[in-house]
Amino acid sequence: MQKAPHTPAETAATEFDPNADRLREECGVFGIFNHPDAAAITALGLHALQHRGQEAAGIVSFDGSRFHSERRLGLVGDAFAKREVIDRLPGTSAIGHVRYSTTGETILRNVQPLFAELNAGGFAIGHNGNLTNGIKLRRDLVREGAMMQSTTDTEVILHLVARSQRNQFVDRFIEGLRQLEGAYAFVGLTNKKLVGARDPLGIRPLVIGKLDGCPILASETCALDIIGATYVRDVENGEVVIFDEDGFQSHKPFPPMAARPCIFEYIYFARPDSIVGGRPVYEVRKAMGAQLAMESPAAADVIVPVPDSGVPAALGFAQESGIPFELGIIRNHYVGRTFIQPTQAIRDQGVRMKHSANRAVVEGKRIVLVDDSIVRGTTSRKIVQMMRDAGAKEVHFRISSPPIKHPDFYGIDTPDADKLLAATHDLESMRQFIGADSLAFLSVDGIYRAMGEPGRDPAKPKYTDHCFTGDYPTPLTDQGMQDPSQKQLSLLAEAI
Ligand SMILES: O=P(O)(O)OC[C@H]1O[C@H](OP(=O)(O)OP(=O)(O)O)[C@H](O)[C@@H]1O
Ligand SMILES: NC(=O)CC[C@H](N)C(=O)O
Ligand SMILES: [Mg+2]
Repeated sequence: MQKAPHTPAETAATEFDPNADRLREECGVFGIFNHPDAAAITALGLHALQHRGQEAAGIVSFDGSRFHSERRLGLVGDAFAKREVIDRLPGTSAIGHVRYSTTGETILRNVQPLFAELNAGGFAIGHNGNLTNGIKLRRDLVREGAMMQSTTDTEVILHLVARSQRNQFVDRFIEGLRQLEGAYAFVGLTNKKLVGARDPLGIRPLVIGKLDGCPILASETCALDIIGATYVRDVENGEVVIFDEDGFQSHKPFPPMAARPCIFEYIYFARPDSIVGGRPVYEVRKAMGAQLAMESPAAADVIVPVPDSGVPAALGFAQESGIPFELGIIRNHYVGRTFIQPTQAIRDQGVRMKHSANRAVVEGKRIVLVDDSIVRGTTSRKIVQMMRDAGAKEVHFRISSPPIKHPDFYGIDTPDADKLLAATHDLESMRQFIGADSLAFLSVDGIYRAMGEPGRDPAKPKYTDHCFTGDYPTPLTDQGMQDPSQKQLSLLAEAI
């Protein structure tokens, strides 16, 4: 879903953002129960999940009688590096969140974890994903008198839990979950419990870990590795897990259905050192590159990855094709997303601020550029030109995923369909647009083969792959709303 421009500062940042054409990250969640350093460990876990969202970060802790909340716009390191901030988060249980917004602006009141006072006590929640009926639920709740404090889809779960007439917290939470459509990996904290939940299809990831005998929940295993925690297992699709003084409970409140995790976690989002659904992301990306080399080989002298996320696929392509792998593009790691460039001419140089040609590798060579995805295609177009300017003789582009033809509504911030290059161009016109000598994408079956399947079974696809196939696995209730005013989330215009 394309975000509306936010505050004036955010609007300017987006307008001049050299990365504005890419897929946006999602969110990351973390939680720990019964550990003396709960907040500090949560900050470290969030630091490892920073790639999932850079807009904002927050931690809520519980000290046995009160909850404590610190939420900031910006990066985890900027918000939580100082001892005094961690000292303001006392207690032995905590949850945390890094945000890239999908519903609701980048403003402080939308920074998670969200917290609410319920009649049974406090409840904090962090959400990765996006509800496809969040706007409808919100409208219904507001009609019934709910006073919304944020503009995120996430807040509706707090209201649904608050309104439930059930006695036990877990029953109230489950009653709330039953009303949600779309994607969610939740971590929640009450005065007694650490709670986790994945939507019935398990679209977004969530794992259970353990540190010094204390349970942990995290979006990815890289958040366990940073603190020396061990991986226990994934939270299953449609599973609700509860950790408290009495131990562990697992609930399966939904009719059983086959999991359909999001394929994009493997292609692009997850960190390559994470194990997602039992598979090392790095190995999967290499397998996608190798599959691509089998499907669409190219006669060339060097294989050049588009850093960072294209690197493992390019390695796989190089190993399969036997063509040498070389770093023909060097990435500058100090380009901020919000770097504001004053003129259109300088803005057009955007990609060069991030990527530079390594002439020594490229000059006079036939090169194959390998990247994981094309969104609007502007980055790829500039990189092809950069390679030609650096003296490349031929530039072939290979993409280790199929063309992205359909927008995402499950936690990835993709542009609207009319801005997706593959939604408006066929293969040849895409090739012409990016200016490559040849262009090829991995097939949909090829993605499944890289995942160890014989191909995509259209009757029972194993992954959420709507970006390529248009097969959305949940209802898209909010998309059906005809009147755009019904999508307005707040009347208040506010600064950061
Ligand atoms: O359609 P395009 O404009 O070519 O955009 C697609 C690019 O965006 C993503 O990379 P990102 O900018 O996230 O960089 P990273 O690989 O360093 O994470 C993706 O991996 C492609 O490289
Ligand atoms: N990217 C995400 O997972 C976003 C979570 C939630 N929908 C929000 O906008 O805050
Ligand atoms: Mg990339």
